[in-house]
Amino acid sequence: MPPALLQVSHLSRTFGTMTAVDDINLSLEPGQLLGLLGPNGAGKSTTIRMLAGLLEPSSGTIRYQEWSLAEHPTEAKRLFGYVADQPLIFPLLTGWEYVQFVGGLYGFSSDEIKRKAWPLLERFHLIPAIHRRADHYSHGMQQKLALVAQLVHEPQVLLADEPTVGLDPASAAEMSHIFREFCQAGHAILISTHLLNMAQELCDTVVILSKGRLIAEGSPQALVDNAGDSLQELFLRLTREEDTGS
Ligand SMILES: Nc1ncnc2c1ncn2[C@@H]1O[C@H](COP(=O)(O)OP(=O)(O)OP(=O)(O)O)[C@@H](O)[C@H]1O
Repeated sequence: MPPALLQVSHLSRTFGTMTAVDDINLSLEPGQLLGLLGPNGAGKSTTIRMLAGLLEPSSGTIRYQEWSLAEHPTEAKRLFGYVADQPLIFPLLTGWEYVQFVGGLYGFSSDEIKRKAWPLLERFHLIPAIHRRADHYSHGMQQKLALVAQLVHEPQVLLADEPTVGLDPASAAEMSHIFREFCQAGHAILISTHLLNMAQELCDTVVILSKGRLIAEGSPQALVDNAGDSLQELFLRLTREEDTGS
């Protein structure tokens, strides 16, 4: 069997005496769209930052296909794209220069970048602004630009931290379509979100974190069927139980 696109084993991260992520196991297969849910401070961003190689784990391993992120960072980093919750945009570049810059880092020619990026920019209605400085974009426009730039190299795995925050409803719907198409093409996506309805509709698998620990995992439908609750009720009940220790 080919290795999972992403395999996370016993991942933990402490900050001083506080454990932000506590012994998490995850895997992503081709076509899978996984939603990371959890209340504020549950450890979602810390997990994603470790998966993106921006934060070193205290323990555990992260593998992209056959490549360990710790041991073969260059090979592993070629296989994923990362969209941060605060878009990572270079302020003095125009939107188009930014997309070209990121695509160029992965070795694509200007023509290839245009062929891959332009249709996505059109779908997000970014073409009229594409030659304006990206730091003059709204938050939502920056978020869409950051996503397009990360899709140019067609990563095996896309990591996106709260990708729909700040997007208008039409853009959020378009992003969901793009995510679905990307997964249908055999890639995988891990997103964090507070939008339980969106997670229920969009994700094949959801993982609920609380206080750094994985407290539930499964398809949204299976979780709901087993619990006899809506995803929202289940989420509230499980995270409340964690808070009260019951
Ligand atoms: N650099 C850091 N130094 C110290 N503590 C940190 C650091 N980064 C995160 N934490 C702590 O780790 C815990 C998890 O934070 P994290 O940002 O991963 O949560 P989250 O689930 O993404 O929350 P939110 O939904 O509010 O974005 C929190 O208690 C946070 O204060």
